[in-house]
Amino acid sequence: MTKAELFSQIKKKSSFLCVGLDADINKIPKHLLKEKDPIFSFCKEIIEETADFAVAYKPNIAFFEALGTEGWETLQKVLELIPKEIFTIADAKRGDIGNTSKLYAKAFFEKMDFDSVTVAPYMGVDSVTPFLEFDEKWVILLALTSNAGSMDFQLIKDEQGKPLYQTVLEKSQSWGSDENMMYVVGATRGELIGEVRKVVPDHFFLVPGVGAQGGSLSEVAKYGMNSTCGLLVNSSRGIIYASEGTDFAKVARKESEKLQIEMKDLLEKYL
Ligand SMILES: O=c1ccn([C@@H]2O[C@H](COP(=O)(O)O)[C@@H](O)[C@H]2O)c(=O)[nH]1
Repeated sequence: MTKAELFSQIKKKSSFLCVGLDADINKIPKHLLKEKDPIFSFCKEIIEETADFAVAYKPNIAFFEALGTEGWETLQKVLELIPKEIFTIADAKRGDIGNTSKLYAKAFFEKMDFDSVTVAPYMGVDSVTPFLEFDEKWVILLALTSNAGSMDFQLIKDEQGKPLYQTVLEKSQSWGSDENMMYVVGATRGELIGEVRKVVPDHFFLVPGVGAQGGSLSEVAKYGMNSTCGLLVNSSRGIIYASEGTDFAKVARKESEKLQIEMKDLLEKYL
């Protein structure tokens, strides 16, 4: 998918919502466990009920690969369910020496037809560029993550006082462009989102951390929105586990609609 197509979906749906498919066999409603493929049935109902409000889906690969071969098959079936106009993110956090990264890229972009994959920047240029060699596919590079441990490395300052995440942003801009690279920026980072935006004014951010992690959607928009929106805000548990009952998909619909309504207002305010 191109950046223009993504922006067009955002405008059409008045939404920059990414629904996270963190489909945990131990958390899905119990009545689904009698199904042949409970994770597939769960994701199917979630997608059917939230697709009106979502511009992206982000299956977190861990939840599927933890189930072994069957999990990979389920992931493929789930991916095929997602309407073509909706952006797909393989949240796999890959990255290795060049020839290995090349095969990770093939796995997510050729064997499976994801639009994007999350990649860790720690191993540098040759670990990231193999993912950038595919037309209309995206790398989403970890920059400033939402977790507490992000302080261990990402916020460490060099002698000039520049934090490491900023070096990642600056250096990686020569690897790709705002047409094939996005950055992960946690919603829990408040004003720092504005600092990231100063370094990369035109790139999209994938922003996890609203909902279960407590990040503020209005702060994300205030500090992060740009002229093409520039934001895909993810919520996983806050939507998909909002109810444990047989009404889980309907409740997920309500939760995603609530976020979409807030997003509509924010788009009107800042775009
Ligand atoms: O910095 C990061 C990067 C990735 N994630 C992932 O996003 C979702 C968040 O789930 P919630 O239930 O909405 O908290 C999950 O898949 C994480 O692995 C992140 O949280 N922070």
